[in-house]
Amino acid sequence: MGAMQLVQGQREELLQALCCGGSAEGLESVIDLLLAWDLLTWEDYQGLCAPVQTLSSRARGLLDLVCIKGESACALLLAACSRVFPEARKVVLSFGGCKPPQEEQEPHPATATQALRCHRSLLVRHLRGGITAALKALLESGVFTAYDCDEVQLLLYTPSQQARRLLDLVQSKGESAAAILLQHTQTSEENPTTPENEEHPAECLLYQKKLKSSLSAQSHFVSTYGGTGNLSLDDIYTEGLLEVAQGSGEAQQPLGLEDILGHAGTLNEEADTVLVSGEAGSGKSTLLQRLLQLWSRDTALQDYLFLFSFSCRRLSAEEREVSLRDLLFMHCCWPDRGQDLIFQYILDHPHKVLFTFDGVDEFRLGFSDERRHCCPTQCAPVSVLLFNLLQGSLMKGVRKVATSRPVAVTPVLKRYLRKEVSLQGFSTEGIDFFVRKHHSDPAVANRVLESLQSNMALFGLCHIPVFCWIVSQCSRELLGGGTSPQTITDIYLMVLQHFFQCRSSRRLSPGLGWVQESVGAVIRLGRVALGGLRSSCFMFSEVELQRCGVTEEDICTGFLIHTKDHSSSECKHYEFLHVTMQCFFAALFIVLNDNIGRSTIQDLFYPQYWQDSVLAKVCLGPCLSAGSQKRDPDGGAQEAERPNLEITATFVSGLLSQRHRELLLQACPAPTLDRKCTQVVRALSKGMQKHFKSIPQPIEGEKKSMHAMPEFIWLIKCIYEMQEISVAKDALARLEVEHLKLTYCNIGPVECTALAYVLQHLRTSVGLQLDYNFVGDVGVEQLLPCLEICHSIYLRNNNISDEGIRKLIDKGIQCENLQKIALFNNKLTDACTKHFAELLKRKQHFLSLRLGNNYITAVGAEQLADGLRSNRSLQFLGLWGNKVRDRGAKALAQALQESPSLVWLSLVDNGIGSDGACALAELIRSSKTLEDMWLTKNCITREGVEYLLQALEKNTSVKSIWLRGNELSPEEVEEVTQRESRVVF
Ligand SMILES: Nc1ncnc2c1ncn2[C@@H]1O[C@H](COP(=O)(O)OP(=O)(O)OP(=O)(O)O)[C@@H](O)[C@H]1O
Repeated sequence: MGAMQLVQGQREELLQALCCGGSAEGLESVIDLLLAWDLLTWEDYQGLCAPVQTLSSRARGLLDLVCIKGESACALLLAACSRVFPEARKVVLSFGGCKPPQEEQEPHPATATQALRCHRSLLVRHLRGGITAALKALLESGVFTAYDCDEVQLLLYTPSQQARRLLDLVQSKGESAAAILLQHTQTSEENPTTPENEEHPAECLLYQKKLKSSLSAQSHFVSTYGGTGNLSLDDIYTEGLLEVAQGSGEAQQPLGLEDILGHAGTLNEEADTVLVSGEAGSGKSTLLQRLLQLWSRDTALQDYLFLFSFSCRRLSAEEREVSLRDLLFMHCCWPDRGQDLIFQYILDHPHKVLFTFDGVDEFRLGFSDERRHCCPTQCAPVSVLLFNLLQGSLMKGVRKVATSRPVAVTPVLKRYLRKEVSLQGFSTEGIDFFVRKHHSDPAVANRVLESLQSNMALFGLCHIPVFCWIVSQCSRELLGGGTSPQTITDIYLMVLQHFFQCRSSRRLSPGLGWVQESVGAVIRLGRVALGGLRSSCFMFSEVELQRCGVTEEDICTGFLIHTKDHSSSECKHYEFLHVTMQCFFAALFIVLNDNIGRSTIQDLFYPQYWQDSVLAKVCLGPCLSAGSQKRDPDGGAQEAERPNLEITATFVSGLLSQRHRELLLQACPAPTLDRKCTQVVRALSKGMQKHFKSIPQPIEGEKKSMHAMPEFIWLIKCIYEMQEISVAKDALARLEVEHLKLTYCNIGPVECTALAYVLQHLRTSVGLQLDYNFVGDVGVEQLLPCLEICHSIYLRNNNISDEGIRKLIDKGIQCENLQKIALFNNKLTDACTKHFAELLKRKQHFLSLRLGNNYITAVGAEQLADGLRSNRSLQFLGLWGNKVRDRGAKALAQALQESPSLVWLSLVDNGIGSDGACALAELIRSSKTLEDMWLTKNCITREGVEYLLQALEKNTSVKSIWLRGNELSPEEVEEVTQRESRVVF
């Protein structure tokens, strides 16, 4: 196919790749090359860069222009794209082998301006790290004016764009300007400045000292331990599981704290914001706190001279318009002297500064990029400053680390992210470590851990640090011999009892009587909690609390803690120990308050009704100040509230469970509880039906499949909290699908427990697709109860190890329906293959096993072969990206020779050479069913291919053997392709 046909045929894909992620970098890098290769004239270039155009219209313009210029121009465009696009973007495109022009290898520009053009890509890369120095050189030599410098350094440009502006301006000024720039780049290459050796003014160092001591003090205690003990962050900090957020296409590697700012997982080099996302209570704030602490002690992030940390909760209480300078100095730390100098230093050295923003999801207004604000000294509403900082319009080059719950990470925000890392709470070892740190008495720690091990649902919950904290905190109740908690509501009821009994100034009655005696305080705190959630308000002034009737004694229960660093007013402020605790009190208020009407629960379960809801008026009206109720006219606040309202609804479902009936009857009459319970059950059922109705009818020949929306998991969790089998059965009664797709849904062990509880009641078997979640070994164990109903289970990329597989297979062997398992990209080693062998021996109707991108070697392949030898049904076997090598390939090939069913075999990228190919040739020779064999990216030579070719002569079933990326010369590839069309390169 000609280059022009390729460009025209892939127009849509090329446009997407050129504008990927909304960044102009891809397109501009391609243009750099096309300029260097003389495909684009200066006029063409200026036409494509006209400032009024959008990114996509520029990309379209480029494609049109290239097509007009003809076949060879299209070939150069493809060559440029192939050079610029990252591998992940290239896989969907074909470049037809187009190559750059020959002379590009050794360009000999005759003049300095020509040199700027020929080496444009290289110069952009070089200059983007040293714009200031280059401008200084040009200014000193009189080539540039101060105006030129300002034009280049417009804050709106990314560093690469600034470099391109600079090159364009120099180019327009002629030969001597170009010569000076080239001279400068040459000297700066020979004598790179080492930023480490930079001298900082004394004022800056003094300010840094003050900043460090203030951060060190702030980060010493974890907020939840503020009033309940004297454990410091050092005592209790436990490493969480941190990974590059999924979707980056890279193999998942665990990250350390400092990797957050490292290169791993970078998607957009031009952006400055790294986002740490994680569910409620997964430890995001604590992680940031640890980063600040380490910086303040000179043990991490020492490349940064200043670190400014912000809580979005505090920022959103700021009602005045402020400048960036106020934000830094007034909200973080005031410099005792040299304010102007320090601020100028910050502006001049953005790479020396780090900002952290905790809880972007708590900001009242959802992230928006509508209002641009670039000026560091001009005042603006805090939201505008924050959003522009995150985008990089303000203080470009300053690195930012922000945290957020995943739901608030909107596509608009994603466009500005350098990378996203996800925090998944504690690992199993982390739970052990945390519990032992929490309990100084090892005997108690052992008993708590034993109790967790004996209750897998609770153990699953403890992967979320905030639940682990509560469980550890309430060890007395946990070990007291009552029923062990199963649900999140159980855990929070436990902490409610614990706090009321331990911290109340009165001695409360033993037994259930504590509820009756505490109900007044619960309602008062609940009113504040719900009012706050409704308006994204998480801090309450003393006056507001008093207006809601909260007493000193209520505060002493310990659920509210003093907000220490709230600087905007003199008045004392309080917040709930954790936002999930605020949700729990809001739920208690909804359940226990007799005056709550029907619409309140409706509002809670049907989010579309939230605006103008009765709930807001009932709870808030009289209590919170106007400022706290400030709302976004476009409904942005509604989005911000959703996650917490969903948690509240989950608690409401749990509280209305029959299991807690006896407890709640102490505080609320039975008819009220009955009425609310019926209403919640109806709402859950309706919510589910809404999902099922949205399932499209299958296209002929395809399975009926449902791709769950995020709300589906939430509804499932609500049903689980109720712990009523009839509700679960009823909710699924009308679900008729063959395939349930739950990929990228942030499913961890907690969600697995709920899913299994509900899905086991499906009436017909399904394929359960859970790829790209955080299931882990504990999640696998939680899923077992619903394995019976699965004909296929897909668990790609889920951090599962051999231990999880052992349990999965033990159960899977007994499950009649199960026919397919996919485990691509987990942590499987040779220790798991004997279990698969057993499964293959025992299940003679098993169809598909996919184990790609794990750590299986020849030893594992041999074990697997043992099972394959006696299996009569397997059709698909995928081992892509393991390391079975020749020995493993031989074992597999021999075992499969007798297979009456094998259709598809993948051994891509397995280090297989010609010996392995020889054995696989025997398989081809004897198989009557095999259609596709994938051997791409191995080390098979022409000799090995010869075995395969000869075997193919004897085989009629095989349709293709894929051999790209083996050790053949282009001539050999050509010759083999001519000889056998079923061999594909
Ligand atoms: N790494 C950790 N080590 C020890 N304890 C932790 C850790 N992470 C969290 N915790 C415990 O869990 C509690 C809640 O964690 P944190 O507030 O950091 O969660 P979060 O993800 O910021 O929650 P949210 O999204 O609801 O604001 C902490 O107060 C602390 O008790």
